[in-house]
Amino acid sequence: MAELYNGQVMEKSVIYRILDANLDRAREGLRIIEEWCRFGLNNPDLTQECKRLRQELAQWHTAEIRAARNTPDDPGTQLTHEREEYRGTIHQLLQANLCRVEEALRVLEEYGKLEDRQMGRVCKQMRYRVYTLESQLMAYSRHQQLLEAQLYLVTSPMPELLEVAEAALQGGLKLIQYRDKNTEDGERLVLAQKLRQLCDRYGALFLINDRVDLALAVDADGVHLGQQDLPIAVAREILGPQKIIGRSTTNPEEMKRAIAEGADYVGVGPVFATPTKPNKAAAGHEYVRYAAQHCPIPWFAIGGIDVNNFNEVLESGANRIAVVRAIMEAEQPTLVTQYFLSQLIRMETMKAIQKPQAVRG
Ligand SMILES: Cc1ncc(COP(=O)(O)OP(=O)(O)O)c(N)n1
Ligand SMILES: Cc1nc(C(=O)O)sc1CCOP(=O)(O)O
Ligand SMILES: [Mg+2]
Repeated sequence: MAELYNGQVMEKSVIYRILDANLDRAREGLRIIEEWCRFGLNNPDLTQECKRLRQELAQWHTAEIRAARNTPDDPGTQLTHEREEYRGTIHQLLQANLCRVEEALRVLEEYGKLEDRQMGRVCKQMRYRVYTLESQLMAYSRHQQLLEAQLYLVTSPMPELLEVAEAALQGGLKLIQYRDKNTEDGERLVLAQKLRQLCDRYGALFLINDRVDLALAVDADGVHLGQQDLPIAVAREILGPQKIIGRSTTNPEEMKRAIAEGADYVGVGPVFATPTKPNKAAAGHEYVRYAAQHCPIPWFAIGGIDVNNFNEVLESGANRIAVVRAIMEAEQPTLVTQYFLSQLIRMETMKAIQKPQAVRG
């Protein structure tokens, strides 16, 4: 075919083929992201932004550019990467497609400029809009996941840490905090990285106790901070708006302050005295009942909760719990996790059934 063209026409047809392929690539990627924003997250703003970007790209996909398509001669259609054939989680699927859209827009910007400077400018702007979309989408997904998580495993240091965490993940756990006070930093970093990977594999959120630096180093989903740890504002400044910040609270004043300071969730406890936190007096069921009545953000009852007393905690109004020993020291962590989750779901269903329905006028 090449000899049919003089140099200039040949070059134009190549550029048009590149533009055609990347306009398709960017729009397809956006469509995949849009479907999740629409059906997975029910988020009209994010859905609308994906749709707007797709439509704006469509305006650049002229008949002339489409006419340059030559799929049978395109060697790229046969190329695939193993990772394209496997997406473990929605998070991975979204990341891969955001990356695909951003790359395609960069190509459109560079090659588009050769044809029309305005196309280069527009595609550059769009690429920045996709970066914004990415941060908003990831932050929103993370917070949705937090809202959905009812069981929170706070780990304790032990040689089988990773095995126990994985067993709990196999039972359906979706939220883990790495809590380790005495191990050396180098080892902590390695363990935190391994837990991060494990959580990614099971589509679970991963938070770090106390240490904002470690959370950043392993790209954790956030941190948990107690009353003696860094102020929330400082952690927020370091981690940015997308990450989750949790705060321990023992009474209504601490809860109100944590909310005013921008905590994404609070720990409510200790419900019972516990050897895991020996110097903290029990706040008891009264504080759990207070949280059930007044806490507007996700909250996790914590402290001394196990399979024997767990129903009492639910009866006081908790619908999320955090545990250390009940899972870390369980003989069968998968089964205990499944038991907690099934009871939490059952309780939620009962509450939904019992909730008085709005009276129709
Ligand atoms: C979910 C959750 N709630 C409370 C705590 C306790 O945090 P803190 O008071 O800072 O005590 P330490 O865990 O650091 O000893 C928690 N870690 N997680
Ligand atoms: C880490 C922690 N924080 C608490 C709080 O009330 O802030 S209670 C607690 C320990 C919870 O461990 P277990 O489930 O083994 O009792
Ligand atoms: Mg702490």
